[in-house]
Amino acid sequence: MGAGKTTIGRQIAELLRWDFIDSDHEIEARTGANIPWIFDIEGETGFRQRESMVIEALTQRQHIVLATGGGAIMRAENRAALHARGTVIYLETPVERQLERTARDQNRPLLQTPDPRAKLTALLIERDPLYREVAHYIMPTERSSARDVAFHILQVLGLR
Ligand SMILES: Nc1ncnc2c1ncn2[C@@H]1O[C@H](COP(=O)(O)OP(=O)(O)OP(=O)(O)O)[C@@H](O)[C@H]1O
Ligand SMILES: O=C(O)C1=C[C@@H](O)[C@@H](O)[C@H](O)C1
Ligand SMILES: [Mg+2]
Repeated sequence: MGAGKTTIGRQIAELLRWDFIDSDHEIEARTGANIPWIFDIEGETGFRQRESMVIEALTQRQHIVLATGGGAIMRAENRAALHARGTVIYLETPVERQLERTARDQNRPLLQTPDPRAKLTALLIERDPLYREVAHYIMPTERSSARDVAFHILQVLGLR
């Protein structure tokens, strides 16, 4: 959360003139409800089921940039679909930056806790090995603007 998947993904898609799709937005559009509402009514398990269905469908498409939700990595079926069908980039971001970038936003149910720092730290410990396992490239986002990270990714992929 707050790594820049949505921001950087959209910029890469614009530069390539590919479609940009954010799996969180796609889930909201298909469900007709926002993410906090889905978490409230169906719990995280219900949200994860919707997320897997959307990732299964979107990873069949070509020439798109797909930004996933930060927790998509938790399911083996998502990891397999993303790695086999796409080029996966892990936007590596320290918790301090995540806290700054998510501070003003109420739309992330997992961060609606008295101690978001502890939550983000626990999630990073759990997820970082999985991000590394699935990623084809690892890109630090701490010291560069979203725009510069987008350009750097295109260079690394040989697309610019
Ligand atoms: N490299 C960067 N430097 C500074 N700010 C950034 C950078 N990348 C993203 N941001 C800012 O951080 C905020 C969160 O970014 P964004 O919503 O793209 O993250 P995300 O990875 O999609 O998060 P989530 O998993 O919650 O969907 C945005 O306001 C964005 O402009
Ligand atoms: O890190 C997570 O588990 C999440 C990140 C968001 O993108 C959303 O997918 C949702 O809020 C869960
Ligand atoms: Mg996002």
